Amino acid sequence: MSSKQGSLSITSENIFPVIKKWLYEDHDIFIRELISNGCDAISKLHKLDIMGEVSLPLDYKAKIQVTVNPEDKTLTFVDNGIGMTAEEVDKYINQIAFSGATDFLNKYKDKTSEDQIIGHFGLGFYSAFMVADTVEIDSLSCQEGATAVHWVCDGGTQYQMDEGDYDQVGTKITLHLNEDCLEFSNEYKVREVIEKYCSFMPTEIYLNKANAPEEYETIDASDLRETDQVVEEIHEDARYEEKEKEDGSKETVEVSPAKDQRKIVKRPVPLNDINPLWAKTPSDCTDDEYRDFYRKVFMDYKEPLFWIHLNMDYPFNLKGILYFPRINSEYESIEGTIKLYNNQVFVADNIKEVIPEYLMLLKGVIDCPDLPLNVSRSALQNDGFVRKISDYISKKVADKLSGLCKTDRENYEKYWEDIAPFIKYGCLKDNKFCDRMNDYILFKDIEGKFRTLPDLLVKPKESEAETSASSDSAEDTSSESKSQDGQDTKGDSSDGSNDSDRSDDSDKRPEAKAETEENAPKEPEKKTVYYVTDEQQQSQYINMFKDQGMDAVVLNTTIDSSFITQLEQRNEHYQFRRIDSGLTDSMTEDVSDEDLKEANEALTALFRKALGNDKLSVSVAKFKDDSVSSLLTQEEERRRMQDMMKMYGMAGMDPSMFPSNETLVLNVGNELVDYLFKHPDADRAEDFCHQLYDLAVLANHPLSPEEMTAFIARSNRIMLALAK
Ligand SMILES: Nc1ncnc2c1ncn2[C@@H]1O[C@H](COP(=O)(O)OP(=O)(O)OP(=O)(O)O)[C@@H](O)[C@H]1O
Repeated sequence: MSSKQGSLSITSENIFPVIKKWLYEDHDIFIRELISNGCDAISKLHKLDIMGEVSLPLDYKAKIQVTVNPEDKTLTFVDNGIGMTAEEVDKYINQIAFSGATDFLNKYKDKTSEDQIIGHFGLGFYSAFMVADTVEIDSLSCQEGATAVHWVCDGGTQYQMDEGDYDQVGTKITLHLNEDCLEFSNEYKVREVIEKYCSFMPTEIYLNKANAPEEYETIDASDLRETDQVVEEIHEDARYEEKEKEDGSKETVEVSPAKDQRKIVKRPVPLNDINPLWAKTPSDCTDDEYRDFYRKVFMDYKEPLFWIHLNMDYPFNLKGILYFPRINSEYESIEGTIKLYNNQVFVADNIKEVIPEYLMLLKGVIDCPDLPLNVSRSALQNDGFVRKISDYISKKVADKLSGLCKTDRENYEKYWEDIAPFIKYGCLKDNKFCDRMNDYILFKDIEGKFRTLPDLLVKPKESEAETSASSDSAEDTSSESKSQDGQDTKGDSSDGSNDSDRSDDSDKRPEAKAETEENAPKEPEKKTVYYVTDEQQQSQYINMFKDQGMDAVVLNTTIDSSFITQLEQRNEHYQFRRIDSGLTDSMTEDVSDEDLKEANEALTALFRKALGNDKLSVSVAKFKDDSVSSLLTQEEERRRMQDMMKMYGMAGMDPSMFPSNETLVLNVGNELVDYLFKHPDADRAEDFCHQLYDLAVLANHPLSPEEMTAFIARSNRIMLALAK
């Protein structure tokens, strides 16, 4: 076959159904498209005026008038923009997918900037046929001596174009709605759609209903404008009354002043705000304006906590305001909305490609004219560029928060409880955000003070306690057990020592493990941040911490477990340990394992027998506080694993994969424990063992119903024995 070159052609019969049915997901969008065309026409006229190519009358006021007419089943859009000549209609309307915007920008490319023209693809006008059987165009071009043009098309591939009688510069588009779409002749429906898509378009948009009775309003005569249509002049004389004075004499006083008013035809009110707050320079905006804007756009009458005004010209154009809403109760679900605009035209809510997922919890508006939108203008096209926008937004939010922490710590602390869920979720979802926020995350400590990680890691009183705990662990592993985390602990069963062969077998004791691990590569020394998940339940541990001048932070929300795991993954030099994950050196007396060996073996055997559990993990230490008899410790990793399983309801998973990791730590310095050690055959020894175990459990987690019943019965038995 001989080679051939040519241009592809489209048959309008085939492309028309595609536009009508598939191009735009929502029918509503035709309103946005026709209003955008009106805005573009006005922008173009404005540019020609600036360039001196046309001269607009002094009283020219750009506007788009939308009129519903339920009787005639029509909807019209009138703009006083550039208008079209017959040739232009032929070129831009009769040729599908040929945009006049590109032509206009090419023609005036040295004299005008590209911004503000919305149209791009040359398809939007045809969206009118999604709802109309017949569409008419009446247009008069702004060119001198232009004649009006009338165009009509019934949705097929034929159109009729004639000279028209339209006598005002601009364009009128009339839609004869099809029977299925008569809702678009309803004023309220059209208002709703305009408010959704066009609330911030750059030209004033008015809506009225054809043949509706005139509405009036009464104003002070001094407020009268030239454009007002006065229906009636109202004069009211001042009113006086006679009043008695203190001395009994009478006087006449004015009770209402004279009024001079005008009854006028109700002034039309535009449906949109042509100067949205995000487009202003941040330094020109007041707090009240930010709050009003929030209320108006999000219909949320709770005040936002604070906001971030994004304003950038390079490397891309992006403006917007992000609000951090106030969370009233922990049960309230946090539902954010980020409205995305393109040149003040609404695109869609919560477009996940542009807005980092965690910021979807906020409320805000983003306007990015550079967005690579697809034809329907409801979705995006290009991922690489969009990713950069998303990164930028994330960076700005981190900058604002860290700035607030550095320069306005008092307010940052006040906001913390409300903003913490966003930040923690953000840290989980976005590593870069996590790294940027790392030093500006606040932790409330057991004294109720807020601390950042750098505060916690260098805090003098803790670092003292830490030094004693961790230096011992580094230099003297002979007398204390050493957990995997490099922190000296007693009773931390991180070595899996809750198995039956623990405690009574000194070879299996943790220090033996430390020895066997000697040759293993040493993990870098980590600082430990201790935390509490339930201040009431863990109060015994908290008291011991406080007594030793040690600090711990409160992490009591569901997200915290995953959050601290993420922080640990991103920071090699510290780790989080729950306050009951083991005993630190500073809480115990320096007694050698050799000295504790006998007590350890005897008490382990006694408690295992009494509790009927030969796998019970028992450890012995001499606490500095001899009033504490017993404690339960839980190995951190396994506890977190179990928490995760509970949280995510990992149904079907075998709980024995992560068996109980608790160790009962007995204080040989306590009188009762010492008594049991010395008198294992004492009367009621079994009850005492049970009781000591339950008391340790109670300070850690609730007893099961059966355990609670047994605990109460046993307590009564012990009291009765005492009473006798
Ligand atoms: N109200 C109007 N006033 C003047 N010209 C108009 C008007 N409506 C449409 N046009 C012309 O017709 C062209 C085609 O319009 P259409 O809405 O189909 O596409 P577009 O606005 O250029 O691009 P998009 O598909 O992205 O909206 C426009 O570019 C413009 O030149």
